Amino acid sequence: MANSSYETLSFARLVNEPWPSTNLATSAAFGGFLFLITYYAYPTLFPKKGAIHQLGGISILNAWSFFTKRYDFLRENLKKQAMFQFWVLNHRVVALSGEEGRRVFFTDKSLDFSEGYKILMGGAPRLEDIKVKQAPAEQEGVSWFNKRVALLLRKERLETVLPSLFDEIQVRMEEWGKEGRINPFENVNDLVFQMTVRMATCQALSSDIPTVKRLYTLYWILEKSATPITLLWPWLPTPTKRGKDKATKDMFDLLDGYVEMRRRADVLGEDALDLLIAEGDSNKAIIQFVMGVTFAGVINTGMNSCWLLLHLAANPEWRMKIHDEVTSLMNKYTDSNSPDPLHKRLATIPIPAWEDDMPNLDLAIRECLRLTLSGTTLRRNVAQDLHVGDKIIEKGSFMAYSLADAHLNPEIYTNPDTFDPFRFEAGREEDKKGNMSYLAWGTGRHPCTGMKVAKLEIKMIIAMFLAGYEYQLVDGSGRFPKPFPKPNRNDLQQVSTEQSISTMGWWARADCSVKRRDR
Ligand code: HEM
Repeated sequence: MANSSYETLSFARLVNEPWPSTNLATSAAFGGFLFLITYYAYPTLFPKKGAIHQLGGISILNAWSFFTKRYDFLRENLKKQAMFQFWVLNHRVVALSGEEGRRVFFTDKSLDFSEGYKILMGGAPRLEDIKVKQAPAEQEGVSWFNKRVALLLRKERLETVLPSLFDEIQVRMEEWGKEGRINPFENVNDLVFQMTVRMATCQALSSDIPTVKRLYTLYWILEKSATPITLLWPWLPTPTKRGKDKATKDMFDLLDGYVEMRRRADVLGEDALDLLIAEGDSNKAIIQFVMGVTFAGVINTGMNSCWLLLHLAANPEWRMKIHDEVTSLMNKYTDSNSPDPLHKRLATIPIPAWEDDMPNLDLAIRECLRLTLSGTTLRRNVAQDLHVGDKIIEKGSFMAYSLADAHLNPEIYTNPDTFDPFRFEAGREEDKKGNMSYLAWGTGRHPCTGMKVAKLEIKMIIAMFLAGYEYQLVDGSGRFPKPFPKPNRNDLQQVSTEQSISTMGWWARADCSVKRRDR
């Protein structure tokens, strides 16, 4: 009772007695300060209507995980909620999943493709980093780039380039010897790089193998320079950043020399540099384009060629089907008694046959890409606040969508970790379950414009490999690797050096023991 009257009294005093104005102001300021601190430190306590779940924990650690273990980071958090946001320094990043999420991500006009990759991906060199003035704005955009890609992929041009592409693959494969062991993530990547240089520059450069190898070294310096530190603080003069700038400059100078050489040629031909010169493009624009094609193409084409060889080694039925398909095309288009070597015979198969008459290889590539492509696609919302379900993605936010959300989703693909190209055949067509369930070539506003050439290159490599070699997959002790190796999905660059193969690129070592067939 006494307590109660004391409380009543105190309360009455609180209500009735005037507060000294200074105390009031101080308390209000202090209260406001506390509120602001709590509001910004624990925004989850004050959810706004349409607010996206804010990831707890220390924000720099979240950002660090996003750069170092991106696949695990997104997958673990997206298991708990379909959408969440976190901060990469002052950039808000929204990770999203599900059918509605990917529909907005791939189709909404507010989302900018280049902005997303520029800040959160790194890797590809930028000429302004080495104080070379960028090409004019109209020669920077994706649509300018895509027009130039289309120019290189004309059927007549591909037909002209095909024989020299095969000649160069042959030269590089000769380096393996008649019998031995190769590491696909080095040796097959070499082939893809070689082909990319042939497709995107000129024969004078691509046939100069030591220079191509030098370019390849520069390329890997640039790929590996996308470390969390260089991405988070790109202005920091770290050794990696200095190495990146030097490699960019060296690559620029090397390519510039070849562009100049082609400018001095009496007649321009079908080489990529010639076509771009004929279009009136500046050296800077041409070099930017060549670098763009290299960085867009090499990693994906390379890793899928490697993985496909591994899957075919583990799936004799598909290996046989594809081997037969290649042989029957050679028999159809070339003389089977011809003394010509394999690569010359393959070079006479016309482009439409490569594109349309290899249904089994097409299915196997489709399945290999589904299994391998679990990387993160990026965008930035540059226009206005965006609604996804009942959530609002604020203007300025970055967005991240992991392809694994569709490709490794057991509700779409039965046993998603198993290589099973039959899943795309009539009657099953698992990729048609739901919308946008197959994303390996992109979709919506930014489908891959290099698909045609990437597929052709993978097919050429598989044909040369299956028809030219007997091969087995072997582990460190020479036996078929058990369990079958898994990709390290956190490895953004698919590092392919021998030293890192078991630590970064792969859980287990997987070489190919190869023996050249008598021809
Ligand atoms: C196996 C090889 C390849 C795969 C799996 C692949 C996959 C993809 C994917 C998934 C996208 C969409 C990315 C997104 O939405 O964020 C894309 C876009 C793109 N790819 Fe490829 N790609 C490959 C090879 C190439 C090559 C060789 C080139 C260059 C010649 C290339 C040029 C492009 C371009 C320019 C875009 C953006 C198109 C646009 O925004 O309009 N790709 N690719």
